[in-house]
Amino acid sequence: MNAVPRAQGLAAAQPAGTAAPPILDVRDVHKVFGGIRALNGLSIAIADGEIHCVLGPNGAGKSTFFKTLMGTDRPTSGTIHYRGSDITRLPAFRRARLGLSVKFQNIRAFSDLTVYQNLFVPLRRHHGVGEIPGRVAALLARIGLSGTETRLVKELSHGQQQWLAIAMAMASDPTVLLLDEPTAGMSVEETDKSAAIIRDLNAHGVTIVVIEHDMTFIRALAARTSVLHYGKLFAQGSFDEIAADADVRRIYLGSL
Ligand SMILES: Nc1ncnc2c1ncn2[C@@H]1O[C@H](COP(=O)(O)OP(=O)(O)OP(=O)(O)O)[C@@H](O)[C@H]1O
Repeated sequence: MNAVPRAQGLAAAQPAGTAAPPILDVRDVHKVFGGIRALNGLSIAIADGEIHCVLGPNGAGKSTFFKTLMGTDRPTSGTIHYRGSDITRLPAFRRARLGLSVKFQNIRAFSDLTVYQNLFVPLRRHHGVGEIPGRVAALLARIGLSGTETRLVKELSHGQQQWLAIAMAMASDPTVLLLDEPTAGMSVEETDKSAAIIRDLNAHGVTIVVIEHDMTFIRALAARTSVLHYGKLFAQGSFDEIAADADVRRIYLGSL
């Protein structure tokens, strides 16, 4: 496992044997809110095509990390590169155009609208009206909700609503999808299905970065995992390496 000093550099942060530059390269990012250092010199490289899990105790800076990636929060200092270009100062809408998309934890589909109507709105930003029925059908197939176009969202289960929100984030055909605790509040079966959906999206070429607390889910993804603590990279490695690490267990109070 890469402990913090070894994980700081780009080469150390890439999976062994990969020569390709990272799709996202976060270097020494700080984000200060008044007296609070939400990010305190965070460096993480995300490899093109990987699933990358991010975990850490409450307040470790995980959501702030996503917000700085998407451009909804600007770093106080440090840089973010996307495919080798510096996007640190780029506004959120330009990052979205480049291929970044996020599903924040509190983003939900509109419950009084139909599934189709919920997908229509984000799809219309990127596609002509004539293309939309086909794209809705394709997105619903990806999340296992084929044929639900006319259902009201409030009739769907919690898990189905969360998957629909993932499909909405996929409307822009992103190259990188950021998911903030996608399995929060889900049953074991829904959590398993979420892992299958995420693996399938990844198999179709989407790089996925996922913040999670659910260890069963992270284990199921079998992805490279970064642990944040006090706004820094605390540890990085395979899930098995992370789960076996005594220092990670200590900051997680033995909850792994
Ligand atoms: N807009 C803000 N204004 C002030 N403080 C903030 C702001 N956003 C985040 N913080 C603080 O920054 C720190 C990191 O917050 P962040 O939400 O990124 O952590 P997190 O790891 O996502 O936590 P959790 O697991 O509880 O969601 C916390 O101390 C938080 O209170």
